[in-house]
Amino acid sequence: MKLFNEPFDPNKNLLPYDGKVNYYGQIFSDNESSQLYNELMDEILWEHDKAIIFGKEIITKRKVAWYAEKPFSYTYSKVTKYAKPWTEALKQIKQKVERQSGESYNSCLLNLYHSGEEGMAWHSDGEKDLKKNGAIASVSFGAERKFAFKHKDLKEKVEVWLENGSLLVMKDETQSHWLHRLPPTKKIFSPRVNLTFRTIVNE
Ligand SMILES: O=C(O)CCC(=O)C(=O)O
Ligand SMILES: [Fe+2]
Repeated sequence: MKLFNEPFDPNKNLLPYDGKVNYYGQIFSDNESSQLYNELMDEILWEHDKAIIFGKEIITKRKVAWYAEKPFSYTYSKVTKYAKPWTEALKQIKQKVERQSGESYNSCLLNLYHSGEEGMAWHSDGEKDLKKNGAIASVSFGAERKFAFKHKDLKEKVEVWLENGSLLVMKDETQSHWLHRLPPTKKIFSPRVNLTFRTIVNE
C-alpha cells in the first residue's frame, strides 16, 4: 500500500495504472480556506442524503448539496436531485479549480462530514449522467482526512491525505477501474466539507 505525503508533485500520477489521479496540495491559503469554509457552511442548503441500499431507503448522517450551471437532474445512489444555481463562493472555487486543473466543470456535488465518524463507502463515480472519463475535481475544507483508492480487480490500494484547501483531480479511466472511499475514523472530531466538480451530459 502506498501513502502519499509531502513532498508531492502535482504532475505525478498517484495511480500505478488504469487511471490518473493528481494531488495539487493546498491551492487555497489558510485564510481563504477558512473564509470559504464559513461561507459554504452558512450559505449552502445542506440536506441529509437519501440513498436506496438493497431496496431500502436510508438517511445518511452526512449532509449533501448539488449545485450547477443549470437545474440538471442527477441520479446518485438511485435518488434523483435537481441542481441549485451557483453561489458566489462556488463560482470563486470553480474558477480556481478550472485554472489549476486545465479542465472545465458544469456542476458540483458537496458533502458535509460532521466528524470523523462520517465517511463514504467504496464506490466509483461512473453514473450515466456524468461525462465518460471526464475529470472530477475534489476540493476539501476543514478537517484533514485520508482518502483511499482500491483497484476493482487487482485490489491494489493507494492512499492520500486531503488537506484543508487542497485539490485532487481524478480523470481518464480512473472511475472504470478504481473504487474510492473516505474511511471513517474515531480520531477526528471536527467537520470537513468536500466539493466534487463534475461534468454532466444530460439535458
Ligand atoms: O469526501 C470526499 O473526499 C469524497 C466524496 C466522493 O467521493 C463523492 O462525492 O463521490
Ligand atoms: Fe466519489
